[in-house]
Amino acid sequence: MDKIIQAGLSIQPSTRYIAYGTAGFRTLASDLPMIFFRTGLVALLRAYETQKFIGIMVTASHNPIHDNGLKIVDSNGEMLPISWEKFTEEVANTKDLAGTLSERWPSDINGTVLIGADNRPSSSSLVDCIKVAVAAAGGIVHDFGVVTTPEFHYLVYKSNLSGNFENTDVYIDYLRSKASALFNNFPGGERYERTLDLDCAGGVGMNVMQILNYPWINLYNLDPAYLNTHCGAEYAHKDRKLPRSMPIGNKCASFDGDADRLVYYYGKEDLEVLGGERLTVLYAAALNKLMTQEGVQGKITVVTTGYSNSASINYLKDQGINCVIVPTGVKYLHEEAHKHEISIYFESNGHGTMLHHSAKLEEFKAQNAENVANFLALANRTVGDAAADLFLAEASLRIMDWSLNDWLNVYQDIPNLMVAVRTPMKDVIKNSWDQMEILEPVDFARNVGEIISKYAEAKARTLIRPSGTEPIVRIYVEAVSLELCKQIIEEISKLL
Ligand SMILES: CC(=O)N[C@H]1[C@@H](OP(=O)(O)O)O[C@H](CO)[C@@H](O)[C@@H]1O
Repeated sequence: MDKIIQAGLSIQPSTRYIAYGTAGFRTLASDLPMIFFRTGLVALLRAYETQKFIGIMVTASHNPIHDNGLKIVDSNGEMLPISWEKFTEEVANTKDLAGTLSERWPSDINGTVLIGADNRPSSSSLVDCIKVAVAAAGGIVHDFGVVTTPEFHYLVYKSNLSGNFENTDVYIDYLRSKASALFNNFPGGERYERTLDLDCAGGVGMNVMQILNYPWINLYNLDPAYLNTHCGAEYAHKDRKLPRSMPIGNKCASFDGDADRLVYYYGKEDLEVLGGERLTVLYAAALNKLMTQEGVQGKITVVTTGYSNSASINYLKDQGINCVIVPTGVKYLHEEAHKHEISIYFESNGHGTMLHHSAKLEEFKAQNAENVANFLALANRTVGDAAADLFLAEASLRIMDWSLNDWLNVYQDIPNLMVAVRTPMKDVIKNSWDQMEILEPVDFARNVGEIISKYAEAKARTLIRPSGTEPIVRIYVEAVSLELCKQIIEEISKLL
């Protein structure tokens, strides 16, 4: 322990308490060196306790370029169990590191920590902070270098399966082989639009797409200097503006900076974004069609959050599909999705994937349902994956023979608006578990309730919660018109 404390003296301390939020630690890169050093120790401890490789992904996803962050990736390639988050946060922020670790820290600590990072300029010096910690503790580090978040999750999973450090080829081969199997069987008909303009957000997803090199996908925003700046999935989804340098007219899609989110749109000024809700509906339609064609049965469950447009939930329910609402953050969606034999989970912002029980896949294979099996196997089962989702979406559009317009016309969105408000209320607002209700402050909840009931006939609904990744409160409103959404947001903002 002395050696660790000594090594920590060379690391710049954080200036404030930093929480393990919706998606790990995420803030200004300059505030993170000590958080990285200490998270390295937690990952090593988890590696020791599980006797498996544990990963740390260095990324701030869709955040601006000056931010950074990290998340611990568990040995199965999935997210760190929620039960470990509190301890991680304590270790990262404690004033007494030796004291906080002492109860759990074994004298014979050993283990291997795998590291991956997106292409932010601050990543390599922060990775060094993890390396200093793990080395001082006597552990081993294997650095995968610059990778996408889903690529890293997949590599952690595969490395633990084989007991060796796998390389990127494993991930590329998985994507290429599973996608080709579907693309060969489903060339698409007359309505399918055969080219795609892809906004890579200046992020690391460009590397994967350049290696895969599909001639029908044109890549844009390849300069890392523009990371998430007026481009990327978050910009398209939240600002609803055409990302920089994207051409007008064609079918387009955007990745976010670390390539775990995907949204679609036609290249035009006022975007109609097809996000997570639309991907959910598309996958469900294609999978149901394949199951009917191949004469097999499976029950699809959809898992999402309160941010999903109510029209999508109503549509899915009308199709007889069970929908479960969980809190914001894919860790909650992923956990719930595991409970169902086939599940599609997405956040509205395009972050999600599809899971299945292995026994169900074996059953489909035994029934010679080759296309159903390929469809399920193309989804990244460790985490949301923009590249895998892009190929699933394109395969689905071919299976359905849909243009983007056909996909848009499956149901009509209820008009909606989301704004971010900087307010001290961020620290006092408490929500119900599924975040659909405000519990505290009680008078704020009552006042919001009165505003919403005034517009009950206009189908008004709101979701107000403190962000877990930014110092803001998010207000989301749905109502029959955009003007009304704006008015309701204005009225609610006055309460904050
Ligand atoms: C409304 C919204 O898009 N919230 C995002 C955002 O979380 P917040 O806690 O809302 O800041 O970032 C998370 C991490 O990427 C993502 O899981 C989540 O969906």
